Amino acid sequence: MVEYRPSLGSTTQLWLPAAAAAVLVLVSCIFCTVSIQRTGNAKFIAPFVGSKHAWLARWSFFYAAETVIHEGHTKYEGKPWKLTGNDVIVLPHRYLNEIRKLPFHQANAMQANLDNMQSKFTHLDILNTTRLFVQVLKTKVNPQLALMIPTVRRELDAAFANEVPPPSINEGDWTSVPAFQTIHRIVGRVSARIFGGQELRDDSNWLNTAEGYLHNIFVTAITIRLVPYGFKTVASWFLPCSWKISWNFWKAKRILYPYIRYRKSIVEEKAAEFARKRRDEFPDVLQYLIEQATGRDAELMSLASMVLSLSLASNHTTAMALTEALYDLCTYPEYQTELREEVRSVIEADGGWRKTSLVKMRKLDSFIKESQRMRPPSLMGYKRKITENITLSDGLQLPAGAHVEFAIVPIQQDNTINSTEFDGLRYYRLRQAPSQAHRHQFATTSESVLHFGHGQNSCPGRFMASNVIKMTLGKMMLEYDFKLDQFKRPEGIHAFEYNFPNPEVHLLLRKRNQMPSV
Ligand code: HEM
Repeated sequence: MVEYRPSLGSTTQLWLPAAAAAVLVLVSCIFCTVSIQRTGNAKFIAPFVGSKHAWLARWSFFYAAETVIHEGHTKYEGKPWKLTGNDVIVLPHRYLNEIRKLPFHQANAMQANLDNMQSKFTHLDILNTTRLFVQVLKTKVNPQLALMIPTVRRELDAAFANEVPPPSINEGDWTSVPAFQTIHRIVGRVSARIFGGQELRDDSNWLNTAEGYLHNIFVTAITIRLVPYGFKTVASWFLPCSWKISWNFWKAKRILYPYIRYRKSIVEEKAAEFARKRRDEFPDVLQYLIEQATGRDAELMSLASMVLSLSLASNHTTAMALTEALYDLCTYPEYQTELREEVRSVIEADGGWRKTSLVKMRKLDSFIKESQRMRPPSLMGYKRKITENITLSDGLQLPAGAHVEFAIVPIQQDNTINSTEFDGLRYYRLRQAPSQAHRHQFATTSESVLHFGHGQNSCPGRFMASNVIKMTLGKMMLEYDFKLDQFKRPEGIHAFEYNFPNPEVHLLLRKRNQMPSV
């Protein structure tokens, strides 16, 4: 009898192709590593801070970015230095203005931020193919922030009703919720309404998909940054969070495509109705994207990517700033009475929340700005990809392909009096000085306050973020007593230059008795 054997071939036959494939992968990895080493940053001569071995330097930067940045900033004051091998050239503050004045085609902010987020492996490259979503924020959203305020107000009420359940018997009057997670959900709901309308806001599938996408992008970007250049592709094949990005994207498209198709089909016949409604209520960003898009931007894939990318740019950053400000309000409760009184008196005088009310809340604005100074989302910033050889005014040559950044936190601290002290009314007092009333606001950028960038590519969503943060904190102060489940200021989580609010802390909320009539 002939025994059946599956035709897998002999052991030698199996090993040969496997070995050949392994050699091929190794050779291409080495080739990539060597070719990358000869371009961009590698051509620029500057001292390395941290280990000479790039991968060791990446690990130490991953764990102790603050120490590494402090070392570079103090040791090479006024001179360029390199971070994590050849990954980043850190330029001293005095070059900021010159870099700021370079045109986009010479110093590309988006490309630098995408490189930082490892866009090839996080599938974000599409963002560098269009500027439409930036234009829409600047020309359609920002001029209509006043119209957006009643919408945000309503969405916040609904989001709190959903995310803050009534207290259980065990908790007495207090309801305990995970702080960062709850704030994230609240911000996610508000921005889903602003970006995609009521249908997206009410779609829990969308809220979960957008949240999952964001989480997986960050985890993948941070993990891949640790891997040497030539091995990143291979590493990404083995990372579940990287596969999940594609899954999240696929799900997002399934949710958005029918919805965008429907919107496109009615956009012309309903033009008059939309225009009329628009006088009373902020429509949504998707509507503007559809109306403004031409050519490839008008394809379903591009429109869906833009909506998802806006959630990426907006939700995490806003939720982080809001959570940190909340942690500070609980850590320094002495500010609560004064800020609560400011919010109460302004909205009583204005008869409700108005755009002008938010402008008048100068103490609250100052507190949020101080919180951002002390707990910035990123220690490094003003990232630019230099796309052609450039010689700066003092002769410094930046080669094409260089990736430059600035140590934005030490720069701000150098320009702040008593910089280690938390002073919630620091910026409020600065604004009292003659001709300073419009400066030093949370959303104001300057040459030494760079958390939103500065100049032509500064964050176009910062005004919206400022409003959402103020309205959420204002609502909380008027309607709730709140405290943390711990006395110490919660320590954040650090990974590379990023700081994330502590996700373990619980917030305890209790309804206040006297509700103002707003
Ligand atoms: C506290 C919250 C936020 C922080 C800290 C923040 C921070 C930043 C930073 C640092 C940049 C890069 C600036 C540069 O490269 O010079 C940026 C760009 C950007 N942000 Fe924000 N952001 C926030 C909220 C938002 C929101 C709410 C939106 C959307 C509504 C948004 C949309 C964008 C976009 C589209 C860009 C790219 C701008 C361009 O390429 O010209 N951001 N943001």
